[in-house]
Amino acid sequence: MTLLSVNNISKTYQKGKKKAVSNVSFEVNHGDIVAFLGPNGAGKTTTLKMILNLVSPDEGKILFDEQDVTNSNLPLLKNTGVLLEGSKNMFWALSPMENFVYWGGQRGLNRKEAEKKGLDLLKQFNLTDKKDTSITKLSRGMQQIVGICCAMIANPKLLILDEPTLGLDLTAVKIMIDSLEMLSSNGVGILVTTHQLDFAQKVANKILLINHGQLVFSDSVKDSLDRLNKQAVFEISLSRSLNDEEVGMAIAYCEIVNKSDLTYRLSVKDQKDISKVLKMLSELPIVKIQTVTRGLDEIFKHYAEVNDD
Ligand SMILES: Nc1ncnc2c1ncn2[C@@H]1O[C@H](COP(=O)(O)OP(=O)(O)OP(=O)(O)O)[C@@H](O)[C@H]1O
Repeated sequence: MTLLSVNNISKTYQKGKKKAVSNVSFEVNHGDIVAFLGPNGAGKTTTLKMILNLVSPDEGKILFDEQDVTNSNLPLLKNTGVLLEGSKNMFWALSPMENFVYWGGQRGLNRKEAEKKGLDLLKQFNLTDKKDTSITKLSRGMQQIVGICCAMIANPKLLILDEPTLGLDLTAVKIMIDSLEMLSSNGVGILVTTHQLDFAQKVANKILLINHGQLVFSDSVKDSLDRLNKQAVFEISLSRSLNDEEVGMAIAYCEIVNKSDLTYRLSVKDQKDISKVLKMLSELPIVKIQTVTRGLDEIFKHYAEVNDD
């Protein structure tokens, strides 16, 4: 069921200048983890700010639980946990627990409830011993974790996280993935921006890719990876370079990329030619061969970098 529906939103910061976000539409359903990807300056934060009404869209409509929240976002804010860039959703002079009590209170939790939930969250991230330390005295990664805990404090229906993995070590990222998966299995919708494609691939069920303010790709992670990996790709290392005749044969059936001196990547153009490709490979002076499983980075490269040409 649709939790958040973003319909054709656009934003230009200064009159006459290029649009920061142009006609972006997407949905976040209950239980979705949607990874919002794009190069620096693509328009991710602006889109999140429009959803939160921190920046008003020039055009378009935002629905939360089927209610129009484009210009009056109280229903959305009441039910949404937010982590903005740089953990701005906290009082830095206060401790994690004091922040939990404040932010929990804003979302209807009493002190006891907020303290209990806050302690549970800190425990998950192995940060209980910092519960009374002022945020300014925590490391960058710890601050980020406390910011994420503040966003999760009052059992939100929707969680909006802007680059939550920034500054986190691998253990903290793993704990966060587990926490997000648990929230998602409880029906929470999650919209998360990230530059870490391996994180996105692990945690998200949908991806959105924005470039130059426009949504250039939107699909389920599983379907897009299945489609991508239908095409067999081999990486071969040879004891000598391919000669012209061998290159001619290879390009008849494969897209070929020279990765380094003696290493080539061959992507089979048509799966029905696979036996011909295997025969051709068997006749080459191969030192090493491996099949390549492609990930979100290939999709990102295609839509984010190719479009920059
Ligand atoms: N307050 C602002 N005033 C004017 N222009 C802005 C403002 N905020 C963002 N922009 C411009 O809007 C465009 C989109 O920026 P935005 O911060 O939304 O990108 P982003 O995808 O979040 O980037 P990053 O990954 O670097 O955080 C950029 O060209 C940026 O320079």
